[in-house]
Amino acid sequence: MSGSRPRPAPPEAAPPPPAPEPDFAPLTTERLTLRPLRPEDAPALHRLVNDWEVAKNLARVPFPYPRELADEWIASTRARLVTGEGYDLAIVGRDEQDREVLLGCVGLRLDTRAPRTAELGYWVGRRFWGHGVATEAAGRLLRWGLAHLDIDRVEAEALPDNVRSAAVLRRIGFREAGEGVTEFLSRGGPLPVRRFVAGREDLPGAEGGQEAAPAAAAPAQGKPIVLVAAVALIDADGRVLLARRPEGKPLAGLWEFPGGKVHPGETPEAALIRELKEELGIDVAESCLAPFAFASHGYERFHLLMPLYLCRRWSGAVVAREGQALAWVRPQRLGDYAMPPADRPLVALLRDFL
Ligand SMILES: Nc1nc2c([nH]c(=O)n2[C@@H]2O[C@H](COP(=O)(O)OP(=O)(O)OP(=O)(O)O)[C@@H](O)[C@H]2O)c(=O)[nH]1
Repeated sequence: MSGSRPRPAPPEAAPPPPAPEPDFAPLTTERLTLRPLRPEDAPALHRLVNDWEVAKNLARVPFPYPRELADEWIASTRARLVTGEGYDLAIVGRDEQDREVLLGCVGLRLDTRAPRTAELGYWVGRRFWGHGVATEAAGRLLRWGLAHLDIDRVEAEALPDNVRSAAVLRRIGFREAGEGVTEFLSRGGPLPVRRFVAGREDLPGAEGGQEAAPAAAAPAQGKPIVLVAAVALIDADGRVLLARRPEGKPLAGLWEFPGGKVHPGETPEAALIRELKEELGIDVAESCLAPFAFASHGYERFHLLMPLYLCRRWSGAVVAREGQALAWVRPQRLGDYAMPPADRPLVALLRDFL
């Protein structure tokens, strides 16, 4: 109609708010970086995973793999990183010109049905097989997960004919735990699988082995006795300080009382005063360390003898000098923290006492 005024264009639908950036510091290994997937990884990811030799071993990957699915999947991994439900990361290496190259993906997904459990999965593009990429990447993510997430158990599975994957899992600390059946999108139906599990105690060097030697006394029944001094620091609100064993130490991820091995020629009190300065930056007088109880616990490779002191007075502010996580915990909540088996009787005594 000639006389009608042009109608203003309808306002455009507001674009969806940008998804929050995952706040995840990349993990590094000798040769690799494990970092959040980015939208621009999609073409390379699609090229690598849209390969029957790769896809046929993966339960959640269809074949052929549609190009748009790479975008959707990357967006979903970023969303899970933000909520902490899963840690699917790009495995990235460097070429001769020092440019980033996507080699595959590795992921830890928290299990919603089983408490304190996560599932590990990975794949590597066929061109990059045979160089230990999966072992290096999956081993790092496994160690990181057990040290930083609230999990004690990681599960994984492999098809019976996927001997490479079973070998990778064994190399990084998994043990076989039976069989199961899993639906494979790539194969269009359920298939039998071998199941694997790993906990902190399965990681190579879990109990420190020879590391325990410096302060070891004469062997008892073949095991050296390791003397460790520990302390329950108690603040003005009656809360107890726990420190998380950092990644790289045996049993990383468990919460424990601050302290450490007594060196040859040292008294337990002197060892504690030294450790508290080194680890937490505080000064403690020997007169402020009150003997409270002790743990005597047989680990597989050594026997732990650990006097536990109580301390309510120190000077300086408590800071995590070795990058360890710290928590001030009410005595009734100590049970919420995964601690070494040797500490369990001490926790019960502390709860009754405080
Ligand atoms: N500090 C501390 N160690 C404990 C506790 N419970 C427990 O089983 N341990 C064990 O005692 C040993 C302490 O060794 P450590 O490795 O912390 O000693 P450290 O600080 O001297 O370490 P380093 O040998 O790496 O220098 C570990 O095997 C640890 O698992 C605890 O509550 N506090």
